[in-house]
Amino acid sequence: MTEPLTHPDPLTVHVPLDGGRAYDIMIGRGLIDAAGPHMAALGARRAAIVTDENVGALYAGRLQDSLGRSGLNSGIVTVAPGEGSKSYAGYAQVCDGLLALKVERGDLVVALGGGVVGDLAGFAAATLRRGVRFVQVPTSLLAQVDSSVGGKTGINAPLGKNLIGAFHQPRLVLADTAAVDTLSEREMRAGYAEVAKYGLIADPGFFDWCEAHWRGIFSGGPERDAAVAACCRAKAAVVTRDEREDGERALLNLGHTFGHALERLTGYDAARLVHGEGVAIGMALAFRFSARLGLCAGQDAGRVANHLALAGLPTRLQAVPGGCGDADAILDAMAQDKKVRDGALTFILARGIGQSFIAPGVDRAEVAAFLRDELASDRDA
Ligand SMILES: NC(=O)c1ccc[n+]([C@@H]2O[C@H](COP(=O)([O-])OP(=O)(O)OC[C@H]3O[C@@H](n4cnc5c(N)ncnc54)[C@H](O)[C@@H]3O)[C@@H](O)[C@H]2O)c1
Ligand SMILES: O=C(O)C(=O)C[C@@H](O)[C@H](O)[C@H](O)COP(=O)(O)O
Ligand SMILES: [Zn+2]
Repeated sequence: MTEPLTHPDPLTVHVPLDGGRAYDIMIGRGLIDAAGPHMAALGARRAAIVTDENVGALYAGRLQDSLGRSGLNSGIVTVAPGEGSKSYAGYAQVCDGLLALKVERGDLVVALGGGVVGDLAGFAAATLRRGVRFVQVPTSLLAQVDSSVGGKTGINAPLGKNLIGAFHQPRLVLADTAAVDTLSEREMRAGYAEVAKYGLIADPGFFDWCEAHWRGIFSGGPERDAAVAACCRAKAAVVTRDEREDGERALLNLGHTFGHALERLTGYDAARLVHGEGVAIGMALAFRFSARLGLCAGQDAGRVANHLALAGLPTRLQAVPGGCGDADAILDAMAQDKKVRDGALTFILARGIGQSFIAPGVDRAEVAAFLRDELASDRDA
């Protein structure tokens, strides 16, 4: 990366979508306390904050104070923390809560929290009164580098991850990188998996930089703001070219075909596996599968797994607490992937670090044999 690491003012990444759907992502320390004027500039007079119990206790009062200073009245809907809230029941709770607050079409729904709150509040906003504007105030590393940008909103179904949802772009993203200071070490690591993903997809220089600077991202040095900005720039560029995943946006799914299956097989239970951990295992598998197919060097697959492991992330199926079933169970779960076409799996594979590509029509038998060998080698490891 060539940009300076420190910035006196928030960095802004613009997402230049057509049709009135363009928006800014502002990145910097202290943006929650400074949120009021930015949201007031959207022309709303009232806001409804959706948050979870952990984040709400830490930041909802400060956000409400800031909005109040800019003349915005706000109410709060609070859900339980964790993936379990991204469910039919969680969706009903948020919609009913927003309706109880009498949220109108001219109001703003504000998602204050990690990716769970962002996806859930965004989906509620997409559907409440057939569409209310929403703002993302992401507080986890994962939400700042990935989920708050791009407009994928939704909930999980018992049969699979994010199977119910809508594209609904936020009007503004305010990523207060100081808020990440209170994140647990485990959730920091999980978010870091999505950071590394951007290097692995298409930017080998960024992956080199991550290998050298990942500790600064965790500790809250200037590297954190730089990494959030780099990921948001990369995601914004892809989303601008392919908003609804007709093509290249699928690259952002690197590691997710495996990862989402593991999340389903562990019952969306954060005590066992969180999204970023599933993605880390999935990316390591995608690279090892690519190497097995002769597409990429085994050295690259090793380098990916080593770096993720150094950052404290799992890279093998055996690392899933309580196990994840056999190859057939994993294949069955992957059959619900949204990239499936005519019943055939699509994977994001790699020719090397930063050289990922979309591979449709992957042979089920090849995947099954790979998974069986992975499970067997895990047992020996
Ligand atoms: N829409 C997208 O494009 C997209 C992209 C990536 C991931 N996702 C989704 O995002 C979700 C994962 O998001 P996540 O990793 O942020 O999980 P999360 O929202 O569950 O947050 C992780 C945990 O950290 C807590 N937390 C969040 N911010 C905190 C802070 N500043 N201080 C202290 N605690 C804090 C939360 O309460 C929660 O317990 C998954 O559902 C995944 O599918 C969506
Ligand atoms: O924004 C995207 O596109 C992504 O794929 C980003 C992923 O990190 C994210 O987990 C997303 O929710 C997965 O999308 P899905 O369509 O596979 O549910
Ligand atoms: Zn993801």
